[in-house]
Amino acid sequence: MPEGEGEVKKRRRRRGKGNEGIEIDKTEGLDKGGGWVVFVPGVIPGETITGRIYRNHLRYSDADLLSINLPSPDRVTPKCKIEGCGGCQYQHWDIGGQRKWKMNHVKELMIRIGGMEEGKVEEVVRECIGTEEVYGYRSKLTPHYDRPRKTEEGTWDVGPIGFQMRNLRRLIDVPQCVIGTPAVNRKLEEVRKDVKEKVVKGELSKMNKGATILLREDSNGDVETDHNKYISENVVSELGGEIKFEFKAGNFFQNNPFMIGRMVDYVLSKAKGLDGGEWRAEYMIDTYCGSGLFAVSGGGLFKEVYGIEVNERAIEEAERNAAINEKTNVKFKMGEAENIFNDEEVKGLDRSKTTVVMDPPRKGSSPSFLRQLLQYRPERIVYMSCGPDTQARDTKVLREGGYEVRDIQPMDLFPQTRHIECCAVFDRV
Ligand SMILES: C[S@@+](CC[C@H](N)C(=O)[O-])C[C@H]1O[C@@H](n2cnc3c(N)ncnc32)[C@H](O)[C@@H]1O
Repeated sequence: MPEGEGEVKKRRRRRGKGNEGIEIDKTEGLDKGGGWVVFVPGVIPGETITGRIYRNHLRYSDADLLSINLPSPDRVTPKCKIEGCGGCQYQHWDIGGQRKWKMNHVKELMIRIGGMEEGKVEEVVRECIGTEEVYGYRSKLTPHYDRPRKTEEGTWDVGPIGFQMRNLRRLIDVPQCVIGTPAVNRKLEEVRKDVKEKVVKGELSKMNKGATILLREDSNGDVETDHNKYISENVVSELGGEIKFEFKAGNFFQNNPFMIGRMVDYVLSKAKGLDGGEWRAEYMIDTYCGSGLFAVSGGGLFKEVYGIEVNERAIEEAERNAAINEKTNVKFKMGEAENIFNDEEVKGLDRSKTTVVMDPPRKGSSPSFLRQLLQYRPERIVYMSCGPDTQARDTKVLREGGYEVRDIQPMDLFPQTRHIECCAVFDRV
């Protein structure tokens, strides 16, 4: 259970000084009656464990897991043997259990933050979808190392090359990462060796802080470490066909290649209206479009597609991707997402045949964007998010602004981790 997500009630049974040996009974879940909430990493709902509280906050405590007294039937042996790495949180949990939890977490957020009724949530939230590639799926890893230090013997040493430790602002050495693709792991081995050799020779002695290594796999199997080199990803989806995306290795692009096609299909089918009803969209506006994943993939389905993105380099890539895939009806604009609603061509579109797709960063959308989106009033909004809490917050605004939630689809883009991708579909009431 990741920090901040495992809501548990503790039975106060103090043994000795401090809070050692407090028994935490997960079966009772969140106590809403004034009981105390304790966050314990590595626990599965339903388990009874013994933990040790190491920090008290105003409304909750953090505890370390000491022993599992009654394990869950969903408990499995983690594939990764590195103790304490903060990269994954759920490896001890069977994938079915992880996905069920992710679905339930989305439901809970939509009720608590989104203000939705329980019955409606049960009706619209789907089971979390994912692929069989639950290990070896990440095509991008960014391990770090601290500034090399001189040892007492006068030689240079680099310390761990890896990721942040769970609950600690320290690095842990990660020679191989089980969620990274095999190609990324081969490159990791090579790059680690290279860094260590340079450190020993004193070549990195002038560094005044640590560094982050980029490992980004191209769809041809090569792994790039230079942020500014172009790489490509072939995205295959039923509705979008086969689209080649080119982007700089250091720029944002979805990094679970096994899931991208399914994600694109879901977004396009909802954006177009291919989900059971009679209604069909003719125009799509892709806000927070990055290098054009949804806009370019949707080029063949809509009369006109518009994309907007604040990052200048991403917009250059989006334009390049529309051109190399010959999508002449897809136009991009650089700027804050809400500026799209001032565009003369966009203002002229028939709103009853328009879908706005939005895929903001984890912090969610801005009040200004939501206000202008509600004024624009497209027939449908398709909201992809990697922050289901901020998505639930924005859902409340959209519902209050005259939109009804039609469908919510959690997606497991990041198996073994707590991260949830989630797409919500809204219709104008
Ligand atoms: C989660 S990414 C999605 C990108 C794209 N939809 C994809 O799947 O590849 C969010 C994007 O929003 C962009 N962004 C962040 N704030 C923005 C803003 N205020 N206006 C427009 N774009 C923004 C980021 O640069 C990033 O490319």
